[in-house]
Amino acid sequence: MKELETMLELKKITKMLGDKLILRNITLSLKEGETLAVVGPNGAGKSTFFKCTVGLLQPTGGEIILDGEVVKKKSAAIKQKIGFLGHESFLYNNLTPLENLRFYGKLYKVKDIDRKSTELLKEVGLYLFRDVPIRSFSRGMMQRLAIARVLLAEPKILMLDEPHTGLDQEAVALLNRIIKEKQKTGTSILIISHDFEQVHTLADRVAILKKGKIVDTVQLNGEMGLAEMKDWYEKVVMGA
Ligand SMILES: Nc1ncnc2c1ncn2[C@@H]1O[C@H](COP(=O)(O)OP(=O)(O)OP(=O)(O)O)[C@@H](O)[C@H]1O
Repeated sequence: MKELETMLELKKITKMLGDKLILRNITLSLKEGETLAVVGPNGAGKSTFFKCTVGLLQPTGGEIILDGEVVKKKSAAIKQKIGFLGHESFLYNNLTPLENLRFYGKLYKVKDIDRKSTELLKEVGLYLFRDVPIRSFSRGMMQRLAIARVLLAEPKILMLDEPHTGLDQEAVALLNRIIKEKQKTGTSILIISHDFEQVHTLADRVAILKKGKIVDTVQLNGEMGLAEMKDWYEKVVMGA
């Protein structure tokens, strides 16, 4: 069998914020087609880790290699290959869903923007609202549009920071369906989450971040049950 390629590699990443060491020597890799979830207690450094990985923050030390290329902050390589969904939506309130997608489509040099935008708006259930300025949208509707924006450029890697937060049951199911479709096409996915149920449903491997360090990882492979995964987490977080 062909060895799967490493899509993303973090080598000894550290991050200082002020005089605090927030990330300590993080070494982690994400393979082609793999879904990795990073979980951990509040304040462990998950969002900081996410921002460093997607290029919103420059790590203090270490190296990030994406699809064979060393990543620099805000490098064009990241923008093209990673679709990331963070806490900010990066959407424009005065624009409609269609206008927002066109804007990003141009920025990312997407081909056939109008057709793709229309398809995506249908997929996330916003087609009827395609010409309404989004300022009046609910949080869940914004998140749906943010998901469509992320998918527009057909990224090789998806990075999702707490993607299920604020979504209703229907939108959670929709997001999971989209993630599972992307998994089938070989997209690599990194999810930061507090939601064990979603992590268990979606991830192949889970890593625990505690006090800025990856303290343990486990392979789920459909063999570890949810309760067993929670036990593992509790043991590692209380014990380590
Ligand atoms: N700009 C900053 N300057 C100094 N410290 C910061 C800054 N931003 C975050 N921190 C600290 O970094 C640590 C990690 O924060 P981070 O938001 O990455 O954690 P998290 O694991 O995402 O937490 P949560 O689960 O609560 O979202 C926290 O102790 C926080 O107080």
